[in-house]
Amino acid sequence: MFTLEDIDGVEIDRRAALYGPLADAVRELIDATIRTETDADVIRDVEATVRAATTRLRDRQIDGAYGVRFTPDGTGMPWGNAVVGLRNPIAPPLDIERDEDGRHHSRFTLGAAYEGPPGHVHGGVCALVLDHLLGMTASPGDKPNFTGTLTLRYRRATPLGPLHAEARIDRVEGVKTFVVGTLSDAEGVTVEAEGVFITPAWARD
Ligand SMILES: CCCCCCCCCCCC(=O)SCCNC(=O)CCNC(=O)[C@H](O)C(C)(C)COP(=O)(O)OP(=O)(O)OC[C@H]1O[C@@H](n2cnc3c(N)ncnc32)[C@H](O)[C@@H]1OP(=O)(O)O
Repeated sequence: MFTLEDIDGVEIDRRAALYGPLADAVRELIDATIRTETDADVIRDVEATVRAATTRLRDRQIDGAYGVRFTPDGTGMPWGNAVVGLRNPIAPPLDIERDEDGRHHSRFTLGAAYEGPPGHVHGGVCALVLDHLLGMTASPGDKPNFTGTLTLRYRRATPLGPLHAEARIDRVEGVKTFVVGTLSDAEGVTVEAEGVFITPAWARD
Protein backbone atom coordinates (compact mmCIF):
# COMPACT_ATOMS: atom_id res chain seq x y z
CA MET A 1 0.00 0.00 0.00
CA PHE A 2 2.80 2.39 0.99
CA THR A 3 5.95 1.67 -1.00
CA LEU A 4 9.55 2.86 -0.95
CA GLU A 5 10.89 4.61 -4.05
CA ASP A 6 14.67 4.86 -3.78
CA ILE A 7 15.20 8.22 -5.50
CA ASP A 8 16.63 11.59 -4.42
CA GLY A 9 15.26 15.14 -4.60
CA VAL A 10 16.77 15.81 -8.02
CA GLU A 11 14.95 12.82 -9.48
CA ILE A 12 11.68 13.81 -7.77
CA ASP A 13 11.98 17.28 -9.31
CA ARG A 14 12.75 15.79 -12.73
CA ARG A 15 9.69 13.54 -12.60
CA ALA A 16 7.46 16.33 -11.26
CA ALA A 17 8.57 18.60 -14.12
CA LEU A 18 7.80 15.82 -16.62
CA TYR A 19 4.46 14.50 -15.38
CA GLY A 20 2.99 17.63 -13.76
CA PRO A 21 2.54 19.55 -17.03
CA LEU A 22 0.97 16.46 -18.66
CA ALA A 23 -1.64 16.25 -15.88
CA ASP A 24 -2.24 20.02 -16.15
CA ALA A 25 -2.80 19.66 -19.90
CA VAL A 26 -5.32 16.87 -19.34
CA ARG A 27 -7.13 18.98 -16.72
CA GLU A 28 -7.48 21.67 -19.36
CA LEU A 29 -8.71 19.01 -21.78
CA ILE A 30 -11.38 17.89 -19.30
CA ASP A 31 -12.60 21.47 -18.85
CA ALA A 32 -12.57 22.08 -22.61
CA THR A 33 -14.42 18.80 -23.24
CA ILE A 34 -17.24 19.92 -20.97
CA ARG A 35 -17.47 23.45 -22.32
CA THR A 36 -16.67 23.25 -26.04
CA GLU A 37 -19.23 24.28 -28.65
CA THR A 38 -16.92 23.90 -31.61
CA ASP A 39 -17.89 22.18 -34.88
CA ALA A 40 -18.81 18.48 -34.95
CA ASP A 41 -15.96 17.57 -37.35
CA VAL A 42 -13.46 19.24 -35.01
CA ILE A 43 -14.83 17.27 -32.05
CA ARG A 44 -14.52 13.96 -33.96
CA ASP A 45 -10.98 14.86 -35.01
CA VAL A 46 -10.00 15.75 -31.44
CA GLU A 47 -11.52 12.48 -30.19
CA ALA A 48 -9.25 10.55 -32.59
CA THR A 49 -6.24 12.60 -31.48
CA VAL A 50 -6.97 11.95 -27.81
CA ARG A 51 -7.43 8.23 -28.41
CA ALA A 52 -4.10 8.14 -30.27
CA ALA A 53 -2.38 9.99 -27.42
CA THR A 54 -3.82 7.52 -24.91
CA THR A 55 -2.49 4.60 -26.94
CA ARG A 56 0.98 6.15 -26.93
CA LEU A 57 0.94 6.62 -23.14
CA ARG A 58 -0.18 3.02 -22.63
CA ASP A 59 2.86 1.80 -24.58
CA ARG A 60 4.51 1.26 -21.18
CA GLN A 61 2.56 1.54 -17.93
CA ILE A 62 2.46 0.13 -14.41
CA ASP A 63 0.02 -2.56 -13.34
CA GLY A 64 -2.85 -1.09 -11.31
CA ALA A 65 -2.88 2.19 -9.45
CA TYR A 66 0.06 4.44 -8.58
CA GLY A 67 0.01 3.84 -4.81
CA VAL A 68 1.52 6.12 -2.18
CA ARG A 69 5.28 6.12 -2.52
CA PHE A 70 7.86 7.43 -0.06
CA THR A 71 11.51 8.18 -0.66
CA PRO A 72 14.19 7.14 1.91
CA ASP A 73 14.13 10.64 3.49
CA GLY A 74 10.35 10.37 4.06
CA THR A 75 9.20 12.54 1.19
CA GLY A 76 5.72 11.43 0.17
CA MET A 77 4.71 11.01 -3.45
CA PRO A 78 0.93 10.44 -3.45
CA TRP A 79 0.93 11.35 -7.12
CA GLY A 80 -2.10 9.27 -8.08
CA ASN A 81 -4.21 10.65 -5.21
CA ALA A 82 -7.68 11.91 -6.19
CA VAL A 83 -7.27 15.21 -4.29
CA VAL A 84 -3.57 16.12 -4.33
CA GLY A 85 -2.13 13.82 -6.99
CA LEU A 86 0.43 15.57 -9.18
CA ARG A 87 -0.10 12.96 -11.91
CA ASN A 88 -3.87 12.74 -11.51
CA PRO A 89 -5.88 15.08 -13.77
CA ILE A 90 -8.99 14.30 -11.71
CA ALA A 91 -7.32 15.98 -8.70
CA PRO A 92 -7.85 19.79 -8.65
CA PRO A 93 -5.03 19.39 -7.26
CA LEU A 94 -4.96 20.81 -3.73
CA ASP A 95 -1.73 22.26 -2.38
CA ILE A 96 -2.10 21.75 1.38
CA GLU A 97 -0.11 23.83 3.86
CA ARG A 98 0.54 22.88 7.47
CA ASP A 99 0.90 25.54 10.18
CA GLU A 100 3.15 25.08 13.19
CA ASP A 101 0.10 24.44 15.37
CA GLY A 102 -0.93 21.51 13.15
CA ARG A 103 -3.73 23.32 11.37
CA HIS A 104 -3.93 22.41 7.67
CA HIS A 105 -5.38 24.66 5.00
CA SER A 106 -5.59 25.07 1.24
CA ARG A 107 -6.74 27.60 -1.33
CA PHE A 108 -7.84 26.09 -4.62
CA THR A 109 -10.28 26.51 -7.49
CA LEU A 110 -12.94 24.04 -8.56
CA GLY A 111 -14.20 24.49 -12.11
CA ALA A 112 -16.74 22.87 -14.42
CA ALA A 113 -15.41 19.34 -13.85
CA TYR A 114 -16.68 19.40 -10.25
CA GLU A 115 -20.24 20.56 -10.85
CA GLY A 116 -23.25 19.10 -9.08
CA PRO A 117 -26.12 21.57 -8.75
CA PRO A 118 -25.94 24.14 -11.60
CA GLY A 119 -22.90 26.36 -11.08
CA HIS A 120 -22.11 24.71 -7.75
CA VAL A 121 -19.78 22.05 -6.42
CA HIS A 122 -21.05 18.47 -6.25
CA GLY A 123 -21.69 17.46 -2.64
CA GLY A 124 -19.54 14.38 -3.05
CA VAL A 125 -16.65 16.53 -4.25
CA CYS A 126 -17.00 18.69 -1.12
CA ALA A 127 -16.79 15.46 0.90
CA LEU A 128 -13.79 14.28 -1.14
CA VAL A 129 -11.83 17.45 -0.49
CA LEU A 130 -12.72 17.60 3.19
CA ASP A 131 -12.05 13.89 3.76
CA HIS A 132 -8.55 14.26 2.41
CA LEU A 133 -7.78 17.51 4.24
CA LEU A 134 -9.09 16.18 7.55
CA GLY A 135 -7.24 12.89 6.95
CA MET A 136 -3.95 14.73 6.41
CA THR A 137 -4.59 16.79 9.52
CA ALA A 138 -5.25 13.61 11.53
CA SER A 139 -1.98 12.02 10.43
CA PRO A 140 0.78 14.47 11.43
CA GLY A 141 3.40 11.81 12.19
CA ASP A 142 4.48 8.67 10.41
CA LYS A 143 1.30 6.77 11.35
CA PRO A 144 -1.60 6.83 8.92
CA ASN A 145 -5.08 7.45 10.26
CA PHE A 146 -7.98 6.34 8.08
CA THR A 147 -11.45 7.81 7.94
CA GLY A 148 -13.78 5.90 10.23
CA THR A 149 -16.67 8.34 10.18
CA LEU A 150 -17.03 11.61 8.31
CA THR A 151 -19.98 13.87 9.12
CA LEU A 152 -20.82 16.85 6.93
CA ARG A 153 -23.25 19.70 7.30
CA TYR A 154 -23.93 21.47 4.01
CA ARG A 155 -24.91 24.94 5.22
CA ARG A 156 -25.41 26.37 1.74
CA ALA A 157 -24.43 25.49 -1.80
CA THR A 158 -20.74 25.88 -2.61
CA PRO A 159 -20.22 27.91 -5.81
CA LEU A 160 -17.71 26.76 -8.41
CA GLY A 161 -14.64 29.01 -8.33
CA PRO A 162 -12.02 29.95 -5.74
CA LEU A 163 -12.43 28.18 -2.39
CA HIS A 164 -10.68 27.73 0.92
CA ALA A 165 -10.61 24.71 3.23
CA GLU A 166 -9.07 24.29 6.66
CA ALA A 167 -8.93 21.67 9.40
CA ARG A 168 -7.58 21.12 12.89
CA ILE A 169 -7.39 18.31 15.41
CA ASP A 170 -10.08 18.67 18.05
CA ARG A 171 -8.88 15.84 20.31
CA VAL A 172 -7.16 12.46 20.39
CA GLU A 173 -8.60 9.49 22.29
CA GLY A 174 -6.40 6.40 21.99
CA VAL A 175 -6.40 5.25 18.37
CA LYS A 176 -9.10 7.78 17.43
CA THR A 177 -8.31 11.30 16.27
CA PHE A 178 -11.23 13.72 16.07
CA VAL A 179 -10.78 16.42 13.44
CA VAL A 180 -12.98 19.38 12.49
CA GLY A 181 -12.85 21.49 9.35
CA THR A 182 -14.66 23.76 6.95
CA LEU A 183 -15.01 24.53 3.27
CA SER A 184 -15.60 28.20 2.46
CA ASP A 185 -16.10 30.62 -0.39
CA ALA A 186 -15.46 34.38 -0.22
CA GLU A 187 -18.73 34.86 1.70
CA GLY A 188 -17.88 32.37 4.45
CA VAL A 189 -18.38 28.73 5.41
CA THR A 190 -20.41 26.52 3.07
CA VAL A 191 -19.70 23.07 4.56
CA GLU A 192 -18.75 22.01 8.10
CA ALA A 193 -17.02 18.67 8.66
CA GLU A 194 -16.27 16.44 11.64
CA GLY A 195 -14.27 13.27 11.25
CA VAL A 196 -13.14 10.35 13.37
CA PHE A 197 -9.85 9.04 12.01
CA ILE A 198 -8.54 5.73 13.27
CA THR A 199 -5.09 4.19 13.34
CA PRO A 200 -5.54 0.79 11.65
CA ALA A 201 -4.58 -2.27 13.69
CA TRP A 202 -1.48 -2.97 11.56
CA ALA A 203 -0.05 0.50 12.36
CA ARG A 204 -0.65 0.45 16.12
CA ASP A 205 2.22 0.05 18.63
C1 LIG B 1 2.36 11.58 1.65
C2 LIG B 1 1.02 11.98 2.08
C3 LIG B 1 0.11 10.80 2.29
C4 LIG B 1 -1.11 11.00 1.54
C5 LIG B 1 -2.12 10.01 1.93
C6 LIG B 1 -3.08 10.62 2.88
C7 LIG B 1 -4.35 9.94 2.71
C8 LIG B 1 -5.46 10.72 3.33
C9 LIG B 1 -6.66 9.98 3.01
C10 LIG B 1 -7.86 10.66 3.53
C11 LIG B 1 -8.61 9.72 4.37
C12 LIG B 1 -9.17 8.55 3.62
O1 LIG B 1 -9.80 8.65 2.60
S1 LIG B 1 -8.92 7.03 4.28
C13 LIG B 1 -9.84 5.91 3.25
C14 LIG B 1 -11.29 5.74 3.69
N1 LIG B 1 -11.35 4.97 4.93
C15 LIG B 1 -11.22 3.64 4.92
O2 LIG B 1 -11.08 2.99 3.89
C16 LIG B 1 -11.24 2.97 6.26
C17 LIG B 1 -11.87 1.59 6.18
N2 LIG B 1 -12.03 1.07 7.54
C18 LIG B 1 -10.98 0.54 8.21
O3 LIG B 1 -9.87 0.35 7.66
C19 LIG B 1 -11.23 0.14 9.64
O4 LIG B 1 -12.60 -0.16 9.80
C20 LIG B 1 -10.82 1.28 10.62
C21 LIG B 1 -9.31 1.57 10.46
C22 LIG B 1 -11.59 2.57 10.37
C23 LIG B 1 -11.12 0.80 12.01
O5 LIG B 1 -10.25 -0.28 12.27
P1 LIG B 1 -10.69 -1.43 13.28
O6 LIG B 1 -9.54 -2.40 13.45
O7 LIG B 1 -11.99 -1.96 12.81
O8 LIG B 1 -10.90 -0.62 14.60
P2 LIG B 1 -11.24 -1.25 16.02
O9 LIG B 1 -9.96 -1.76 16.63
O10 LIG B 1 -12.38 -2.21 15.90
O11 LIG B 1 -11.76 0.03 16.77
C24 LIG B 1 -10.87 1.02 17.28
C25 LIG B 1 -11.71 2.13 17.86
O12 LIG B 1 -12.28 2.86 16.76
C26 LIG B 1 -13.72 2.81 16.83
N3 LIG B 1 -14.21 2.67 15.47
C27 LIG B 1 -14.04 1.63 14.64
N4 LIG B 1 -14.57 1.88 13.44
C28 LIG B 1 -15.10 3.12 13.52
C29 LIG B 1 -15.77 3.94 12.59
N5 LIG B 1 -16.02 3.57 11.32
N6 LIG B 1 -16.16 5.19 12.99
C30 LIG B 1 -15.91 5.58 14.26
N7 LIG B 1 -15.27 4.84 15.18
C31 LIG B 1 -14.88 3.62 14.82
C32 LIG B 1 -14.05 1.61 17.69
O13 LIG B 1 -15.28 1.77 18.35
C33 LIG B 1 -12.90 1.63 18.68
O14 LIG B 1 -13.15 2.62 19.65
P3 LIG B 1 -12.75 2.40 21.19
O15 LIG B 1 -13.34 1.11 21.60
O16 LIG B 1 -11.24 2.35 21.18
O17 LIG B 1 -13.28 3.60 21.87
